[in-house]
Amino acid sequence: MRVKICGITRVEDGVEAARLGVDAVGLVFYPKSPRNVSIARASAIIAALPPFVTVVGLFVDATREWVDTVLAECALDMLQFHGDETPEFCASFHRPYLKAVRVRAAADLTAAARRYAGARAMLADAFVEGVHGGTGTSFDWSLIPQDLPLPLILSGGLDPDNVEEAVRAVRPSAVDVSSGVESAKGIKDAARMAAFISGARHGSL
Ligand SMILES: O=C(O)c1ccccc1N[C@@H]1O[C@H](COP(=O)(O)O)[C@@H](O)[C@H]1O
Repeated sequence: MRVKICGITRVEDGVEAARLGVDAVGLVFYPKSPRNVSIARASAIIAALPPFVTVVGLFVDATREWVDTVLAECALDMLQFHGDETPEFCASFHRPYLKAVRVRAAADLTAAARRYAGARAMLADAFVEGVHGGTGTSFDWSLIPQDLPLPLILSGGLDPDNVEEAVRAVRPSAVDVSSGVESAKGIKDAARMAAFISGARHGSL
């Protein structure tokens, strides 16, 4: 079971997540998010990470120029798109990408997996009106189809208390969490990160 911790805003949180064995960290380049990081902050976090931790850059309806600028300055391994980006836009940076879908019905993921066939995985998140993600809200996991043509990353309101059950129920390729391992917006809690990673791995046994 792969685990991504998203919305890292402090060097020490990135280092701790890596020490705890996380597979990927997410950096939010979306000014409306409380977890938004500057290029300078992102570069400092990336520089402090050990090898083999995947760095994912998260964008919401960003301009091409902004994504290109971040890519030129920050060593991102993967992109994560949370807005209304087209498949062509997502693919045009020639990096592996994840496409987030805010799930309201089973058909949402099926349709998105067909539309974004070039994505590395679909990321299933909760639908909250007017907010693109990072809400700490979960959704009905039974809406996730069993036969998706792309790997599934489960997110949305996961936390140390529900991740083991979520992994057992959904059997995703990976889980992604932001709010559920925080002590305050953008501030990760080491004990919660450890419990989350442990729960995710137990659930997959
Ligand atoms: O983390 C954010 O602030 C954020 C902002 C805009 C879009 C997505 C965002 N985060 C992603 O949202 C999901 C769910 O987060 P949570 O665990 O429910 O807080 C997750 O994939 C984050 O990467």
